[in-house]
Amino acid sequence: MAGTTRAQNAAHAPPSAGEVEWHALSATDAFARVDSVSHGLTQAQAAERLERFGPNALPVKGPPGVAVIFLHQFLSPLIYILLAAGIVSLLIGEVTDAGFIFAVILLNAALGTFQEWKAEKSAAALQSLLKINARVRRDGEESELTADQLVPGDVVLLESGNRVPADLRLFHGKGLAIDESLLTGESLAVEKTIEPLPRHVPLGERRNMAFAGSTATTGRGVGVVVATGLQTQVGRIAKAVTSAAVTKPPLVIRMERFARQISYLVLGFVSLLAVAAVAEGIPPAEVFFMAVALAVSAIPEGLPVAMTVALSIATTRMARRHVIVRKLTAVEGLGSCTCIASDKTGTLTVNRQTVKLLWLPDGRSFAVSGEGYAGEGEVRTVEGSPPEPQDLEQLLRLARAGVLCNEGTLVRRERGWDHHGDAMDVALLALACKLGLQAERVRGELDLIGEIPYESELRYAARCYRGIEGTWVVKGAVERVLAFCDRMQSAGGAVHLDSEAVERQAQQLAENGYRVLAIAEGRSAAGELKSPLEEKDIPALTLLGLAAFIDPLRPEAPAAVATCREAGVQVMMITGDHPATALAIARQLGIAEEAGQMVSGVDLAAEGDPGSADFRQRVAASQVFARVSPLQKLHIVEALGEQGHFTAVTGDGVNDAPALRRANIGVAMGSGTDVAKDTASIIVTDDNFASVVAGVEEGRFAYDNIRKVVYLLISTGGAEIVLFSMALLFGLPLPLLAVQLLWLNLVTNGIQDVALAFEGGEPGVMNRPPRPPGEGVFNRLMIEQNLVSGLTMGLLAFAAWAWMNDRGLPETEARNLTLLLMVLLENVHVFNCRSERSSAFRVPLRRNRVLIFGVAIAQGIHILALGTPLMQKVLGVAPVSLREWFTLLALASILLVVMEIFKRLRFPAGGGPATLHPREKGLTA
Ligand SMILES: Nc1ncnc2c1ncn2[C@@H]1O[C@H](COP(=O)(O)OP(=O)(O)OP(=O)(O)O)[C@@H](O)[C@H]1O
Ligand SMILES: [Cu+]
Repeated sequence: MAGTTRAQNAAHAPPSAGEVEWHALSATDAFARVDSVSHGLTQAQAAERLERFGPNALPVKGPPGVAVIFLHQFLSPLIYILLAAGIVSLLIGEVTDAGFIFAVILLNAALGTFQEWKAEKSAAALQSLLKINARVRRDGEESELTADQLVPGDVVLLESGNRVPADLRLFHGKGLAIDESLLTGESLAVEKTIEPLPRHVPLGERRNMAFAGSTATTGRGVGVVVATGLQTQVGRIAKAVTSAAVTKPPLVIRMERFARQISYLVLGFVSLLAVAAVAEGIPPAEVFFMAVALAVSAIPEGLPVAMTVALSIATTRMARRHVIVRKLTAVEGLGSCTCIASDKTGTLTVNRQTVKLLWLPDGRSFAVSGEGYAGEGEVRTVEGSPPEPQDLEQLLRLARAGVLCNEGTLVRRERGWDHHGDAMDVALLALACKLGLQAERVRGELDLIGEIPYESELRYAARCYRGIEGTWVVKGAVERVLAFCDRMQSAGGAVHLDSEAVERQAQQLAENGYRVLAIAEGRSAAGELKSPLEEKDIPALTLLGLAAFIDPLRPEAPAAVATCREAGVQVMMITGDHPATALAIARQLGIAEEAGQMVSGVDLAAEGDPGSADFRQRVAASQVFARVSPLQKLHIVEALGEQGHFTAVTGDGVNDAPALRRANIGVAMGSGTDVAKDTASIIVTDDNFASVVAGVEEGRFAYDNIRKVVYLLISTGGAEIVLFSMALLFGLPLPLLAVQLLWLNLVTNGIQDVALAFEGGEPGVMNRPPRPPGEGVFNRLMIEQNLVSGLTMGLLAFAAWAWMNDRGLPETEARNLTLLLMVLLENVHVFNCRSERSSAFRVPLRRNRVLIFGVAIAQGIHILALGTPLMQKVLGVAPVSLREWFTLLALASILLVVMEIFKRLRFPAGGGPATLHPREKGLTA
């Protein structure tokens, strides 16, 4: 809020003296002031200015420093308990105990700090992958730069969906409108002009300026950079912009709450035990320390750190698979999503359009050879002969219109073809090249007066050139273009339009999976035109023909769709394309089979109100949504949510933002607009549907790992409670000293629980349905496995304790052995926890090398302690014989057997294939 008010104040404050009022200058004067020209700076100038003005970036508040993270470790009730215990020990003169407690606190804090600091660092590294790009003109050539490279004087090109990278004085614009809400609080996009304005207009009305941080919502524009970095308007308001607010993901919050609840429960229970112990005549001081230690044992204090580690590992793994996580929530979210609503073009297909067929209105079709964005290939009749001269003339006219109504570029370089712009546009340029037309020559002959640039909700683009009369060229979706036409071109000249024949042809092409564009031209007297063109300025047009494009499927897409099906994740396609094209592609992908699973935007609108039952039913019954508007996309996503779906929705356009925001997980495409990326919680850098599915898999891995850590911590804590309760119940002495319990929990388990978070993914996660969206970590399986393993561990340790007492072993010796048994039990139990379903023997050791290392260290440190005089004194331990060690290990292995039996009974079919995950195969190589 504070930001907004300050922004508004700034908007109304008069410009301070001495500041250049860029909006009041003419474009020419503005260029003079920044010493630049409309075809841009030279590279040398830019380099020199970058040196002088510094990078175009605002200072970002970095991740918290190590000291802050370290201090944070002490803000937990657990630490308070321990500190209290340490202080009490000091007061009653137990200096060694106190020293030990403080050492453990420090060690624990150091471990936690290290893990959290590492997680912060990798998160910061990921954020830096999300830099925004800007299109600039330098040395007269257009190229893409990261926004921080911009300097005053650079010429920047804007199009709908771009974030404005610096403050610009606009000098060229076509229907450009900019959302400046970030700066002015005004949510309506501002239409931009290029004329100079009076000096005293407020910021929000400087309509010939584009300010850094705002976003272009429609149109195109070109401007010259007048301020960068801290000199920009946003830079002056906010001296330090925090990077994407780091809020804790809900899972972490839930876990913290869960840990707190368990803590209270444990405290209550431990108090009861303490009362019982005192009643049995154990000295109160001893009982106090035992109670503290027991509380520490049973509270899953390692959980938050282990979770942070698990989530951070997941984001790193996802990044390797082209999924960049912007909001940590998305990690668990992706794993639990029950449906993915995907775009078609570019996500399921490669968006490498190629014109394959041309159709002329007098009924003839021509095949175009050659693949991809290269002007190499030929146009022939479908029978394979070269076109007749009169056909060729018509084809050339069609191709020429495709070149004129075009924003792309395609140039031959020494090494291959360079292209830029919309895929459809580039494909039309390639087509022209195949027919021997030179795009630059064609464009150079005529003078562009104005255009209606392509926006996906318009579904067409129009341009008007100055010729003898106004020459219009229009291309777009067949139904849109036909609405402007009254005639069609044939060999003998223009004839009356037979729109039925054209539509029939278009439908047939679409059913074969082609994307179809209609191309038309027309004339209007040039004098009447004002610069910003509108739809009503378009005169009656003559249809020149149809172009049919093929956009190959992504080779990985069908398999990814099949994976989703196995994983119980529904896949839906939401596209602006023609229904027949959409259905044909959906069939090839295995998303839908029959026409009944497809619904068009028009049909959907006929179902009535988006909140109505009819509408929702129709959405539920459909897999493919074609020719839908961005608003309908939002309504579809809402309907899915209301049906209890947990949806991941992909998008790339300016207008996808509301749907992405409404989705449980908004997925933006790496090549998408800045607007989409800003609202999404995940960005898929390679635009690939298969990567979204990979993200789902990684999300499930992460969630599984968190469950495993919970399992380990709760069951071992539970075991200690069982051991102590049994001892008290049978009137035996306390089985472990307070310091021993602390050692067990903060050293043995403290090392192991974090190591468990490194567990690699288990194959088979994509063979089971997603967990129900409402289900917490503590489902039935979790409760059962904790009960069984906690009881087994506790009873084994108690049996040993009771037997040793019975045999009259000295208490210290018996404690020493019981402690070692507990350490061994925990070592063994980690292997049980590595998989909730499949046998511990089926989980390859190399899937988690950190864990093997962790277990070895935990056991090694203990052995070391047994032999060190200082630790012997503090912990009350002594070395054991090899025979004793092996006997205890054998005893501990019973736990392994019990849990193997439990898993076998619980999952008779086994926990999935014993085969390695594809990535693990690579690990051995
Ligand atoms: N560059 C263009 N010029 C004119 N018309 C176009 C252009 N690109 C696409 N169209 C028309 O607009 C329709 C919608 O295309 P658009 O690219 O918006 O689909 P989309 O919704 O982005 O696709 P998807 O959702 O599958 O990614 C197309 O079917 C086509 O008829
Ligand atoms: Cu769905």
